[in-house]
Amino acid sequence: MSVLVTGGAGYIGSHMVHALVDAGEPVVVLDNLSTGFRAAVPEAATLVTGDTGDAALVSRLIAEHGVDSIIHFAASIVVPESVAEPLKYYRNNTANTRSMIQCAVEGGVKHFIFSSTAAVYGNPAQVPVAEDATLAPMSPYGSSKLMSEIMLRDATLAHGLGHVILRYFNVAGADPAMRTGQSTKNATHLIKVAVETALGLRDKMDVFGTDYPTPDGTCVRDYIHVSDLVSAHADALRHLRAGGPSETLNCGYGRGFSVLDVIETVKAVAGVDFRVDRAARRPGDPAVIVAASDRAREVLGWQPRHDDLKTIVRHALDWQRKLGTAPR
Ligand SMILES: NC(=O)c1ccc[n+]([C@@H]2O[C@H](COP(=O)([O-])OP(=O)(O)OC[C@H]3O[C@@H](n4cnc5c(N)ncnc54)[C@H](O)[C@@H]3O)[C@@H](O)[C@H]2O)c1
Ligand SMILES: O=c1ccn([C@@H]2O[C@H](COP(=O)(O)OP(=O)(O)O[C@H]3O[C@H](CO)[C@H](O)[C@H](O)[C@H]3O)[C@@H](O)[C@H]2O)c(=O)[nH]1
Repeated sequence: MSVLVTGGAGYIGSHMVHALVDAGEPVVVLDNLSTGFRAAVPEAATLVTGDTGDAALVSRLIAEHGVDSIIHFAASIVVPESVAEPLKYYRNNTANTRSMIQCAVEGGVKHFIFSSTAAVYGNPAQVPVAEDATLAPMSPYGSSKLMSEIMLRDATLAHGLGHVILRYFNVAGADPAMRTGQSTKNATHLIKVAVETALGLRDKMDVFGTDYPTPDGTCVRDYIHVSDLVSAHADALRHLRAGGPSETLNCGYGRGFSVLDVIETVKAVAGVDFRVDRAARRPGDPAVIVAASDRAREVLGWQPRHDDLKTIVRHALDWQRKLGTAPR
């Protein structure tokens, strides 16, 4: 039996593929390489270049590879782009996930693990935010993921497809063995941007908003190491295979850092100073979002190992150095 990983050539998916290969699992990756990289997929996995919306291809892969589990990462992920081009997000995230779920049901797949996001909560009334908090996404990206969650729950009730929905908080860092990392072009994520600035790939960076109701006026987020996020997926797969019920779980550590905390940490770990400008708020950014993280630990037995901002930043820096840096 194989695991089908969609988006396995991307940032988080490639870490998952390495972990599955390490565990001796046969892996098929489906990726259209729109933002992913062929080289991110280890040779021991089968890479099929194609689209999650291609139902005939997905059904063939499920049958030919005896797929019993799908881990569905493939998506469009840039929040401001989703505001400008919502229909792209409802097609690639919502419609293509609907098609993936249908192929899974028709192909007899037993387990489905879905990449959701803290963006489904919008601006939470209370932090840490628990899984049963009000869901009020503030962008088409968040809505596209919430709609996928709803379809998956309904399909489970009707067709018995076991699922775990993981709501990721802010994912960062890289494989400690430096086999893969975040290679995204024109990245917008804070730690990636700060690391690129520290290494001279950008002249400066902006802090979006310094007047939030937080201790230093900048937004607070729960940054989770990508390897810990991946281990939650491995735990989720084990949970489903052992007959555990379908679940929706946050993936964060339960503590927050401000934008300025992160930038100071990048400067300290890199040992360089760089230019940081104050800028206007970025539309749609919640002030504070931190996970209530106890359920993933209780339900899955998840045990994070890299809950340390300096470690996350060091791994992100090491990966960026490996990718290449500009002369300073
Ligand atoms: N990075 C984060 O902080 C974060 C936070 C919350 C949730 N997520 C979710 O995690 C998942 C992975 O995100 P990532 O950061 O690794 O992004 P990424 O862009 O690096 O990876 C996405 C991968 O999916 C592929 N892809 C996109 N559309 C496809 C399609 N239609 N068919 C086949 N392949 C397709 C891309 O080529 C890429 O390899 C996404 O579902 C995203 O919404 C990410
Ligand atoms: O150059 C930058 C980049 C980011 N930020 C700020 O840093 C914080 C974190 O921003 P990111 O773009 O790194 O992450 P987000 O919190 O906006 O969003 C991320 O986490 C969300 C869940 O919380 C979603 O899953 C989304 O897909 C994912 O990009 C925000 O306050 C943002 O305004 C800056 O100040 N300057």
